[in-house]
Amino acid sequence: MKPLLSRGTMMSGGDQEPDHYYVGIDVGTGSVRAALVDQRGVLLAFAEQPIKKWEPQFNHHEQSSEDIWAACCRVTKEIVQGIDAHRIRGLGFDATCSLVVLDKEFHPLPVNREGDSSRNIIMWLDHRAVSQVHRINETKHSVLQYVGGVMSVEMQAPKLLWLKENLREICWDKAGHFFDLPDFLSWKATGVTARSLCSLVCKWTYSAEKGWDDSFWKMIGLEDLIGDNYNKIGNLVLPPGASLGSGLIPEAARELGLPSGIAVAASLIDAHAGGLGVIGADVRGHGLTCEGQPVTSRLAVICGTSSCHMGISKDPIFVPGVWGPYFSAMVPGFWLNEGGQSVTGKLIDHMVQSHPAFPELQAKATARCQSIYAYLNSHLDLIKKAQPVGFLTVDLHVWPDFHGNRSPLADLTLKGMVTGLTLSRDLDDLAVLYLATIQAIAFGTRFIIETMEAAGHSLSTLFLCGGLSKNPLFVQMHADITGMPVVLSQEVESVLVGAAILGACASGDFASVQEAMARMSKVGKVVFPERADKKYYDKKYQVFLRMVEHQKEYSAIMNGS
Ligand SMILES: Nc1ncnc2c1ncn2[C@@H]1O[C@H](COP(=O)(O)OP(=O)(O)O)[C@@H](O)[C@H]1O
Ligand SMILES: O=C(CO)[C@H](O)[C@H](O)COP(=O)(O)O
Repeated sequence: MKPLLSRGTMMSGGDQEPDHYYVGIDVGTGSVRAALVDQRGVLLAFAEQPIKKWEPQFNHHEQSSEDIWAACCRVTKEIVQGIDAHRIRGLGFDATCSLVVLDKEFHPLPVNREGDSSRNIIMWLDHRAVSQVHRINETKHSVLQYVGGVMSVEMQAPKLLWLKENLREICWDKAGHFFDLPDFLSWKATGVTARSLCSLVCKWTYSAEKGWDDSFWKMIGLEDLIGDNYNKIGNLVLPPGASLGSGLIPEAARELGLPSGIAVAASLIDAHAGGLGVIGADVRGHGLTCEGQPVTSRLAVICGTSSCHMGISKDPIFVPGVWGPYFSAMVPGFWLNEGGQSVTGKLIDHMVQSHPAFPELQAKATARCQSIYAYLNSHLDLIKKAQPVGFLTVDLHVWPDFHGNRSPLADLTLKGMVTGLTLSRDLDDLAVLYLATIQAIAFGTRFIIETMEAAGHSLSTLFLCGGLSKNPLFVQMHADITGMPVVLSQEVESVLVGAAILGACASGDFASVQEAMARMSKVGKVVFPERADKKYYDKKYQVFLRMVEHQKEYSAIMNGS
């Protein structure tokens, strides 16, 4: 493991060096990252460690809570080396919304038929509970109104039902605690089993105003969870950023290499932490229309393995096929709608890695000491000649739902499509397919934005973060295809700034999440849309929308008598 950023505490502009630091820990799908962040939101140190993933069968994705905790400890120890521990005031976690299963003594339980208890996490992208989610949606229970009208197979209720129906003896009957991964981490750090309002509202059907709805759990056949006042799934619910118990317990402090007793915050799901890390920045002086508009005109798009589109509003907005409205699940006092694409970074990687020219790409990128993405971007620049790079895909179109559609169609049966294939196997072909895939993801974002706007949102500016925001082509395509400026943060690792904001709030250094957001998130770069190319992208968008209609027609033909 290597530190990816240099450590330094000099502040620009002759300002005094800030003396309060916070630790943010971000557990993504592929890796755990930690950062030491000061009260201005500047990253002083960063470390990253990959985590294990298992796919024992198609659509089953599992992880290990012990492996993830060990990775959290490793990266945290690394970022605080040589730092005056007294300056560290708070710790915040964010993580993917995966389901962690523990027994009554808090030991891992298997979520697989092999009985392997080290694999005790059903990952967010696991689609094993298809039959369960269909039955849940057939109930038409009123809680479904608050998840876009249709529950996703990626949420926790169908996964819990799957465990009850498939792993009764080795898992369900022995289970004492079902945690969302972000809440598991805060429990490990503090011994407090309180759940974050963010995870329970977004993935477990909890209402910030009314709490749990017994009738839902009874109707879907999980009435056993109601017992003992919902002890297995959470009965103490705290807003993200609230301080937990007496702070960091000695055992976790030793493991993480942090001072015992520092404040630990109620956590956030990773996309929501990214939202906090970017959405509240002061945009004055960048020529953005959102400067004179309320914060509700900003859409945070967190792009990693998946992409999540986070829009907030003062009043609840019901957007068909878009998760929410969720009250106070990201920014306190605001309703949140969360659009999403289940695979984006994972799709780009899949398309690139499965192409026959991938070994050649790897060899050439390595020879130039470049990432494969940087190599592909420069290769596209070479082959585009005088035309804009986006025009290379005039006859190559992709529909990106290789893992179903999360938003706005909320249809997990949809599949990926590519039209315009030839017999070519060379690097040019790979590069253009990579471009068409990135464009398809950006068209998916445009589709989500248009659906949110039709339901009442008024959006003018995108705030992008996550691994894909490091790719200039991905960013420019999002600007060109949505027609909106894209704001990138000063700190590339904005999700970690979001996690650190939680730690800063828990420490009491800021009076509110809003105050911490305004002080700690900063605009870095703004990418404006290339207006001259609008006509071309409007035409490609028409093709994009037709593709899914055609897919539905094919399916109707094949399923007809
Ligand atoms: N330097 C980079 N340039 C371009 N794309 C990148 C870069 N680093 C990561 N990515 C893309 O970002 C994705 C991972 O994003 P990340 O935020 O790390 O994911 P997660 O949080 O899901 O673990 C990868 O699938 C890859 O497509
Ligand atoms: O459902 C989600 C957020 O609500 C995310 O898609 C999930 O947490 C995975 O995030 P990432 O793609 O960054 O690993």
